[in-house]
Amino acid sequence: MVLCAVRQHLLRGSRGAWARFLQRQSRGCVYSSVHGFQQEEIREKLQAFPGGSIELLTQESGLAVLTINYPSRMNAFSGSMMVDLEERVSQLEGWTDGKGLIVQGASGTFCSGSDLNAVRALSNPQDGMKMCMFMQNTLTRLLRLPMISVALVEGRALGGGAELTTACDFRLMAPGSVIQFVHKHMGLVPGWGGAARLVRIVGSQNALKLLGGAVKVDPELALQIGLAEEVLQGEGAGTPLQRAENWLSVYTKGPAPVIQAVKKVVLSGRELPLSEALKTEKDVFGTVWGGPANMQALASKSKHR
Ligand SMILES: CCCC(=O)SCCNC(=O)CCNC(=O)[C@H](O)C(C)(C)COP(=O)(O)OP(=O)(O)OC[C@H]1O[C@@H](n2cnc3c(N)ncnc32)[C@H](O)[C@@H]1OP(=O)(O)O
Repeated sequence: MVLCAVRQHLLRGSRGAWARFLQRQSRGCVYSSVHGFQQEEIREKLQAFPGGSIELLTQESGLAVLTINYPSRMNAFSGSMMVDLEERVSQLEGWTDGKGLIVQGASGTFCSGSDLNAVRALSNPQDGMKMCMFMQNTLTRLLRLPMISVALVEGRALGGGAELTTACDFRLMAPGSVIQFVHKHMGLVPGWGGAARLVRIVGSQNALKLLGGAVKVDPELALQIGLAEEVLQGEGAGTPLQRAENWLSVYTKGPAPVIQAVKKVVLSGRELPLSEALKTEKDVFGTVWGGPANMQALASKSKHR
């Protein structure tokens, strides 16, 4: 009883703490009206460039699969797909049973970046920056989802597609696949947050090489510099998606509140100054301490031999 009351108290505190964490991180977004960003205005502009879709499949197991689906354009992002992605991320934010997410492209290739037809039509710097803010907000929220995310890279991840892979916690690559920040060849730099995230994943030296050289990163190089976690080898061991699901299931085994808490403490450690991360960790700890999984483990006197 006492433990339950304490837990309720901590839970209330924790909800506040998590809300505070998100508030500090602008509710998971980087830009708001304070920065002159009008979400509805840019949504309307983006919707004027239709084509393709972003599909979300949630499973009872707590795993979801997000598919970038525009095969006739090598899964390039049309304007309406950018809006779709934002809506799917909102759905995932409200999915209380979620533990893991796989982001993939349809028809055996990941994503060839932004749709060059839309890019041409939005080529003035103001519109370009608004699109950029919209995508940065969405990809930041994707990375901050309280579930463990994996980009399953088959075929090519180019430009914005390469940036999208960095908005996941892990990258798994199929043999023969390529991640390439082709921006320099387009007279650009990443704008969807891909450079900032890449530096954190592979370090600034490697990031400089990948962006400066528009290097074609194959699975071997990706493993070597820590961009990819694993190469999904093995004919006959299921489809790449099944192999990615198997890989992820090792880390998502267990009750949703515990897996979500794992992601939250790592996320706050990654994003906050140490003293703030420690406070958030204490608050998240309060949500699982004395919780059902904790009580069950104590009752079963589980050993970890
Ligand atoms: C901040 C964001 C920055 C960015 O993302 S900028 C965009 C970066 N991406 C690119 O420049 C990719 C350009 N595309 C390519 O290099 C090649 O199409 C690619 C992906 C290597 C595939 O080459 P192939 O296998 O030879 O196939 P293909 O060229 O015939 O392409 C098949 C159809 O897909 C289309 N496509 C591919 N990437 C696209 C894109 N990003 N935007 C719009 N359409 C795109 C391509 O035009 C072709 O269509 P169609 O059959 O000619 O009607």
